Amino acid sequence: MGLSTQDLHILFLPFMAPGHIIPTVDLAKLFACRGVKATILTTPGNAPSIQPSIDHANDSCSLRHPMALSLLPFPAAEAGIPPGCENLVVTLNNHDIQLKFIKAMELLRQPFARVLRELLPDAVVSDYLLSSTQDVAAELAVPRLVFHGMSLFYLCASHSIDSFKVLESVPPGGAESFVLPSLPHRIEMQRSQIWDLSKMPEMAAFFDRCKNSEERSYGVVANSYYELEPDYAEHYRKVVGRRVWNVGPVSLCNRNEIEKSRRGDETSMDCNQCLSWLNTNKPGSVVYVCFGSMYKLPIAQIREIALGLEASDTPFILVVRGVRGNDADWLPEGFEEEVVGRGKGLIIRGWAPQIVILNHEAVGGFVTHCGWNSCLEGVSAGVPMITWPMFAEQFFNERLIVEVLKVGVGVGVKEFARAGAERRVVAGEEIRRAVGRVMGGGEEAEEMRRRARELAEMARRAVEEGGSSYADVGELIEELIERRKTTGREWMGSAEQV
Ligand SMILES: O=c1ccn([C@@H]2O[C@H](COP(=O)(O)OP(=O)(O)O[C@H]3O[C@H](CO)[C@@H](O)[C@H](O)[C@H]3O)[C@@H](O)[C@H]2O)c(=O)[nH]1
Repeated sequence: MGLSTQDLHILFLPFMAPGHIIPTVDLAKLFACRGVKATILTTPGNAPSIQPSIDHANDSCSLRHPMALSLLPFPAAEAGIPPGCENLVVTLNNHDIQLKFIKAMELLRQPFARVLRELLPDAVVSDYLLSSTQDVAAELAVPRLVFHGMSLFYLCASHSIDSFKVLESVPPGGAESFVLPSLPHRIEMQRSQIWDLSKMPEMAAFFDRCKNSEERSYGVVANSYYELEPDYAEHYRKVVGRRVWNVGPVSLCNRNEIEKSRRGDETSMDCNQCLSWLNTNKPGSVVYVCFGSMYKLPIAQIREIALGLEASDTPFILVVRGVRGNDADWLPEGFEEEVVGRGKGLIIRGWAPQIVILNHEAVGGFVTHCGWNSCLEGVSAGVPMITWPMFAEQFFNERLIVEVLKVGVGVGVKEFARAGAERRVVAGEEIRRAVGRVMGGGEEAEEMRRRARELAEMARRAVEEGGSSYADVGELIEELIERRKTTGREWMGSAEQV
């Protein structure tokens, strides 16, 4: 049978949170650029943040097959969730709703089975956190690939912790350190940097189901590139034992300014205004401060950041979300007139065009919470980082950035605290010191900048024709075409009802 890429249909299902939706849309685009029919599946409440990206991608000439969006009903009532809570971001301050949200993810099983039967895809790429998609796909004999929007370093570290039962011998919450066994580098962590799930049995059971479903999956698609973490790419394959295709950094599929600036959401500040301000600054002089899509800085912390930035005498862009009132109500006295008013800094209230900013030549440093997308976007732009992990797997990413890749310095945070939880306020002086180390002219900073530029160049080459990520996408496509030739799609009609 003369099958080609154009005959292949892949369904992409992201977990409902911006840090997962954004890279999944990029991933789908990557396959559409290669000629695969890519359909993104989401719920009605999340569609408005995805549809514009699909429209821009379809309007640009980079796609060889238009992308499509398909909807699944969100099982709010069955899960006991109030209407309008279709994204993890709106559940952050309420643990009870979060648990119900997880239940809703599992209740997607029935509608997902219906869509799968209706669309007859050749494969499903679904988020690691959507374990029920594995059961449905297996019952319908559709290969399910897990999309890991996390570093291979973290995946290996997490496997090390589990298989050596490391946490059983270290009391939760404490500052006690331990070395992660059998990893390619000597990595030391503190117990306080790791999420303590011992008092959250439902959450722990949820993650166990995710792990178990990954083990049963067809393989893993990772948002990383081989050259970034080669030791961990090998370790993941050989020691953890997964089939993995490293296809990142997926954000590099956004080529033109509109695609870059409209990624994820409507930006709160006109992109041109942001670029005009950046144009007034010297190359490498600006520090960009942003903590991803979930975390909202408390006012006490914003004040300390403002004080630290002012003391560092570094031009900055600071992104804040969810702060009410005039800027003067939550900034240190005089800051607005003295610093912002005189053009020494820009405050973005809401959503920033992150990859446009990071790739501007004026930007020379990135204060980040170490979400994996932000880390990769910083690396792809060749910008050294000031690491300030908060929750999830971010403390692991910090180790990779600071100790393995050596393209960042830590601000000094040691305690994991969930996204909506209270945490220690980092003092302005600590921030000034860390910013100074990265933005300064010393040998340490020069060396970080050199390495960051090198990694960015490797990232660019990885996604271009002939590069490692480009090849991995091609290999996966070829494999799915071969599979389709041998299995066909006829089984679908007779598949058992799920
Ligand atoms: O103003 C903003 C804020 C964020 N972003 C984008 O939003 C994404 C944020 O992703 P990430 O940096 O990974 O942070 P989170 O949103 O916090 O991501 C969650 O999901 C990630 C992927 O699983 C994990 O690595 C993180 O720990 C977890 O917090 C990135 O693509 C950013 O470019 C913007 O474009 N503008």
